[in-house]
Amino acid sequence: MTNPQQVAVLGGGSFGTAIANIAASNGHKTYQWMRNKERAAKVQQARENSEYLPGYKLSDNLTACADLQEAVGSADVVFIAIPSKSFREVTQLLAPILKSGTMVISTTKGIEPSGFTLMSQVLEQELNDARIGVLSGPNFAKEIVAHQQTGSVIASEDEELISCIQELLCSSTFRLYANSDRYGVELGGALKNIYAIVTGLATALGCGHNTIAMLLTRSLAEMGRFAKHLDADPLTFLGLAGVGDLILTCTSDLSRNYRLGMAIAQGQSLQQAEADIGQAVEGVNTLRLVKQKADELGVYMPLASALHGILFEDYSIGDVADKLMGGEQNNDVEYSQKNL
Ligand SMILES: NC(=O)c1ccc[n+]([C@@H]2O[C@H](COP(=O)([O-])OP(=O)(O)OC[C@H]3O[C@@H](n4cnc5c(N)ncnc54)[C@H](O)[C@@H]3O)[C@@H](O)[C@H]2O)c1
Ligand SMILES: O=P(O)(O)OC[C@H](O)CO
Repeated sequence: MTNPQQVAVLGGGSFGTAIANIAASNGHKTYQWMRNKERAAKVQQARENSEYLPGYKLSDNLTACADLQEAVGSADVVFIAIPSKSFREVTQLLAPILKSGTMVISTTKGIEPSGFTLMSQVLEQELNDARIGVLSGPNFAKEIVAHQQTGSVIASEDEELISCIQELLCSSTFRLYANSDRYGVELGGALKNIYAIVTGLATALGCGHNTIAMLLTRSLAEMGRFAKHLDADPLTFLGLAGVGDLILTCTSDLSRNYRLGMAIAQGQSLQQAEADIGQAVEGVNTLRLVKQKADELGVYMPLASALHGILFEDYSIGDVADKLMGGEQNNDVEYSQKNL
């Protein structure tokens, strides 16, 4: 199938809107499903998602609706842009109405606590007959709808699915790169959120460019080391869905994870910072799970441990920074195949 007749996007927030609008602008009949009926009607009527992406007109081919059957019943391709904490619940609603052989693509960058499960693994567990992929990369929703040139990654073992999604979404401002390492692409997208919080925090404290460059590079090393312990391929992190997304979210206050780090440095509580941002901040939960997993597997992750200390163990930021810079050097080796 190279030319899908109907596309569905689940999620009425920032990224759901951005992806639905690309598919619709490319001429595909696209349904964007959101759980709130009034909000769906408002988006449909105003041709704008004024709560999440105000000021951007949406394509006429996009239908916003709150009826899952209407959105998904005839869809050939379904994208899911629902925060990880509700991802399984929505997938379970989807399961009984999905056509056999439908392509289902997760765009969610998070991890489920039970079993350290990534979202495409949730899809595997819940959907019997779907073809599964992951879309991930340095992709702020706001810049996508503003038609800034953007690159992303479509990852799947299914080559036909990759070609279909490339054709479906590619435009003069959106380009999709193929990757067969679905797990690595998905893991990179989840892990980078931890380090966006770290650099947001460091930037708000006044750290200079030297410090940010060190943090970014050591974050990548830490991500690679963690991947290797999970038998994933750390080389995948050298692509758009790894280092690309790490650079993006660690250097811009368009990132909600980065903004959360800034708010913590400015003295806000975690709860207050999350409430003020008011949208998905996946890095907080990911940090909890990654710290637990790293401890279990004995993976050296000083930056993730330091952030965990600040957010969940009442450590002072100053003490943590001193400890990071003044600690024993015997674990501090540069990134290489041998040293990961
Ligand atoms: N915003 C971006 O730039 C961006 C880019 C790439 C990937 N992502 C990822 O996409 C995922 C979604 O992010 P977002 O930015 O769209 O978040 P968001 O907070 O902007 O929107 C989330 C949407 O999901 C809906 N939702 C939450 N629980 C639901 C449930 N149980 N049933 C139905 N709908 C529910 C919310 O009502 C909201 O409309 C996250 O994992 C994020 O990391 C976001
Ligand atoms: O706003 P954030 O921090 O969730 O980042 C959004 C995307 O993941 C950027 O690629």
